[in-house]
Amino acid sequence: MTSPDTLARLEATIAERRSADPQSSYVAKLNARGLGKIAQKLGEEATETVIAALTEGREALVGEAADLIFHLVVLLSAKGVPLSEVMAELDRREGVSGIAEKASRPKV
Ligand SMILES: N=c1c2ncn([C@@H]3O[C@H](COP(=O)(O)OP(=O)(O)OP(=O)(O)O)[C@@H](O)[C@H]3O)c2ncn1[C@@H]1O[C@H](COP(=O)(O)O)[C@@H](O)[C@H]1O
Repeated sequence: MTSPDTLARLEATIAERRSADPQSSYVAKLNARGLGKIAQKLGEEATETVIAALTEGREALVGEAADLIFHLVVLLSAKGVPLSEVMAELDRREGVSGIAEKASRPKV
């Protein structure tokens, strides 16, 4: 079932699976390999998403985007950052144009 709770359920599953057996859990396997490996996978999935957007069809893009979001949630979980914190940051930005925000930055 897809709903606004999808990410919350994924976050809870990832938290639960972190300490599972790496032989049977991809989340546990990634965590056992460390933050560097998780970050590397996130980078790879970002690249694959870009390639799919530029050269592949809709189905491939959806698949790569799902891989990207999954690995981002794994990374945030490994760093102890709850998704709610990221959502709160997006809420804070709501309604503020990216153009206006950039223009308001202190000049360096
Ligand atoms: N959403 C996902 C999900 N999306 C992608 N993947 C896995 O991410 C991996 C990415 O593919 P790759 O070929 O790049 O990975 P790889 O072969 O291990 O790559 P290398 O480490 O060799 O570089 C694949 O193993 C995918 O199955 C996911 N694995 C798990 N989940 C969710 O996490 C839950 C817990 O999973 P487990 O921890 O495996 O039980 C699952 O029930 C799902 O809800």
